[in-house]
Amino acid sequence: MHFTKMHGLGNDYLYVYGFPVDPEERSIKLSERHFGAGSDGMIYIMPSLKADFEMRIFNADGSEAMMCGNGIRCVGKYVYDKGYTKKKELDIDTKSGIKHLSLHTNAQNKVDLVTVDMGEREILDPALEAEGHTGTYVSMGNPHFVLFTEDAEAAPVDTLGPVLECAPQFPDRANIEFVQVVDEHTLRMRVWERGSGITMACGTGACASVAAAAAHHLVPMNERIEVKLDGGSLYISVSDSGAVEMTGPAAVVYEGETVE
Ligand SMILES: N[C@H](CCC[C@H](N)C(=O)O)C(=O)O
Repeated sequence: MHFTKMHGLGNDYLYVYGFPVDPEERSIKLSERHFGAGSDGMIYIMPSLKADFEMRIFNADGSEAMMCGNGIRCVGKYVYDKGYTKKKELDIDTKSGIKHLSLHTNAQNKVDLVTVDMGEREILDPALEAEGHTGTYVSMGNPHFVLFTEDAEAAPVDTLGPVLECAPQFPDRANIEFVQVVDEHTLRMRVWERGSGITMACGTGACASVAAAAAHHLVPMNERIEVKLDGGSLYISVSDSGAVEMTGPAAVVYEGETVE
């Protein structure tokens, strides 16, 4: 099977055009960083009758997610750079609905930056208690539990993250974000992702973090907020109606071929 290794700020996936009979097992096997190709999961791109393309994402543990912010930016780069489309305004069908992409290209006419209309955030609970911690429960199509902290660098991401991921309050588990408000236009965020563990960046998690911060009046609505992740920065705004827009990079690392 041919795949393209891509990443959004180090949140890396294997991208395949088509869809296999065994997506869960394949993601578990190929995401493994020693016995496999190594990635945070796999993303499949397919033709669509409802949009320009369809994408489906599987985490490293084989679970399918409703949406992937870093992943959808790479999907935009994949289909444009590989010539599946000449359009720079694209609609991608995902498990959480159709998202609109605006592709930005460099001097070589390769996509380097993508703006995504992520749809509306949903604040499921502004103050939910789980495992003794109170956080903001947010949906970006996928579930997020956002904890605010004075020092994100000191946050217990690797110990508290997996406990909260599987807390009983989250019937489908959850992505866990640890967020420090640097100033009213800047957040620092570290993440424990559902089904993948600590990642270098989480697009939907960054959106959920800005949505939670805006809901608690820690950052302004309708203005661009920088979210500093381990792998770099995303730029996100949340409107008064809850519509979320995200801008960030997309990159190719290598083309690969599995032996079976
Ligand atoms: N782990 C997430 C899916 C990947 C989301 C993240 N990588 C992003 O960029 O949004 C979940 O199970 O909901």
